[in-house]
Amino acid sequence: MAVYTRIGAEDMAALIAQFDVGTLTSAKGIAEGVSNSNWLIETTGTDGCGARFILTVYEERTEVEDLPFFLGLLDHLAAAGCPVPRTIHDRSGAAFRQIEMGGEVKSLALIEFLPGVSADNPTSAQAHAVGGAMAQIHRAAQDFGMSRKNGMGHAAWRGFVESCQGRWAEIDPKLEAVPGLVDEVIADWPRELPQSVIHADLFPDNVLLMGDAVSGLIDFYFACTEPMAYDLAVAHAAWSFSPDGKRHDAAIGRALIEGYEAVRPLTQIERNALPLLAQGASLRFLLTRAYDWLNTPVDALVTRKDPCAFWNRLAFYRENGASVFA
Ligand SMILES: Nc1ncnc2c1ncn2[C@@H]1O[C@H](COP(=O)(O)OP(=O)(O)OP(=O)(O)O)[C@@H](O)[C@H]1O
Ligand SMILES: N[C@@H](CCO)C(=O)O
Repeated sequence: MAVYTRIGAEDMAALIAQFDVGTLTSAKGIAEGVSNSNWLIETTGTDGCGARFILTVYEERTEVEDLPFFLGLLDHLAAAGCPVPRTIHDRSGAAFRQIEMGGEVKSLALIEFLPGVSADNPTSAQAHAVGGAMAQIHRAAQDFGMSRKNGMGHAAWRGFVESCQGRWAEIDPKLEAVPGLVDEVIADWPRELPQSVIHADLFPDNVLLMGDAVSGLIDFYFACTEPMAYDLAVAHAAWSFSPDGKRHDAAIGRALIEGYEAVRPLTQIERNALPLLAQGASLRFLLTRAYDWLNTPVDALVTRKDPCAFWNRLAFYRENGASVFA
């Protein structure tokens, strides 16, 4: 359940009146997502025909200083024709507002609602479309004027390793090998790969689909400036395995890469780097999940995600990476 902030009906109506979107008719909290509070907002629309939006109140994990980057990126990509939601600016032209709630100042933004549903069991045709949409954002972001450091990059990995020190066995004893593997992957990390702004978390729950077509890429709150091939490696790890990471679906992985290359062909250097980047992607999600596993109370409302599902992917890429990406 992800509505951490309460907004009363009158306050919500007054808030929505700050935007030129018609009058509020309903506001429903959205259960999906864990980081921020989200509502599906319905209004009369400016033409009286009704309109839908997503209202996001940013909670602790999203830094206010990053909002101009995240929201500016959405506007830049949408203007370039990418399937991402636009930010609805308020009557003063601001992309986000700050309001006081229960003694705390919180930031919020109103975002275009996009139709579609996330795939629980993606098909190859859907993976192909997602690869293409990812390549489209990489190309379109080349002339986005802002950059952002990856908050989930190597320095963060080392921080997670340190904070899990001595506690791996509480999750699974085999994870005691993780610190050594982090050192290995960082030491071999390729330095000269072409960069752009990447999504960095393009899992199936962050893609809206209508049939086989991508209708929306959402949740850009990990977006950062990194090698484009790393984004593809993240998506490969996220899309082409069973949720527990035990079964790899080679056809889905191939379709994702083929869809990507139909829009932006990889260089040979990028292709050669994929086996290592995919190990890095597996470590990134293993580490954040391990940290959350050890630091989320068992009775919390948020369901903890299994770190071992990414240990299984890591083991797969270490053994088969060269042939999978050949
Ligand atoms: N622009 C949009 N159009 C339609 N639905 C959306 C849009 N943005 C978000 N949603 C819906 O809201 C849900 C939660 O959004 P989102 O994943 O961004 O939340 P979050 O708490 O920031 O995410 P997470 O915890 O996964 O990082 C999505 O699963 C989707 O159903
Ligand atoms: N997509 C991530 C959560 C958000 O970073 C995971 O499945 O672990």
